[in-house]
Amino acid sequence: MTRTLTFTKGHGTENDFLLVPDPDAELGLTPADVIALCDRQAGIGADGLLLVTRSAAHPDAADMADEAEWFMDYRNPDGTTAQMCGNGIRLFARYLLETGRARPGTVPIATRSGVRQVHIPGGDPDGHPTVAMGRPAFPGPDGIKVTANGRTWPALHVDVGNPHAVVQVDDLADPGDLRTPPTVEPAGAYPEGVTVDFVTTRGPAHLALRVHERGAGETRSCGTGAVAAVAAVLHREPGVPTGRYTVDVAGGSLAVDVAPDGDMHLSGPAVLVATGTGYPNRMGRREAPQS
Ligand SMILES: N[C@@H](CCC[C@H](N)C(=O)O)C(=O)O
Repeated sequence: MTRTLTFTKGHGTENDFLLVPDPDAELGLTPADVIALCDRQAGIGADGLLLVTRSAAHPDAADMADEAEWFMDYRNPDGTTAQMCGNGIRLFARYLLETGRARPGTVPIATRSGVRQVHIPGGDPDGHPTVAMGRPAFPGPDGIKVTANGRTWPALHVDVGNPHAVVQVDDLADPGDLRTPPTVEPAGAYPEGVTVDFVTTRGPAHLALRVHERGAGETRSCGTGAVAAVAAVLHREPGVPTGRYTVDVAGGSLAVDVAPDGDMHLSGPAVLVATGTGYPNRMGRREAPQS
């Protein structure tokens, strides 16, 4: 039997996602299905898959159902789950608005790191949604090191709902080809894996970022990475001005607004580009080359 699902494809600064409506949490997508759907050659292709599920219907979100009707059930393209996604949740809000599941204004969305408030402007499909990211945490330990292509840097553990190791580099080319994943030491610092953010300074309140995402590899943008990068600057240089930071990524620019108390908001484009029907059991199959 051919299984089908409806999907919408979209992106935030070219961090691209599949949104799959699953209101009653009954699709039962396996990690293998997610890997196949996100495969760029033998599937549809994406940096992540967002199941659009009613909080009340999902065991990971039922306790948030009173606060947030919808749960972003985030899956990495390697089939694992993640707690949060700064670009994904802004796109998720755009999807809720454009499919009539939410109204313009502030929409609470449940995630595996709690309920996040996303502000989505009405009447402008190009308007930038903004997510309240709260205050980043710095859980340590000290002495984290990241190595990429033979070079090693000190890193800071920043938790923005999901885990990040932030590295300050002189030039974004310094880490080299990130198809070879960076290694992070000590090995026990991130028992569930980590996203590595390579950050350089372009001017006052202006950063640029390359990201090797946990469960995905190098991507063209990462919203939580942008917030973690700004948090690392403020942690390293207490007293630097708060206000708006611009974070350039390969796929565009994100804005991170820092309140005097350290609360952060992330804004940027979130664009829906296509809707279609997928056939998950035909995807991800690779024939051995004929000799
Ligand atoms: N692209 C994201 C982060 C997605 C989750 C990440 N791969 C993880 O495993 O934590 C963003 O925009 O924040």
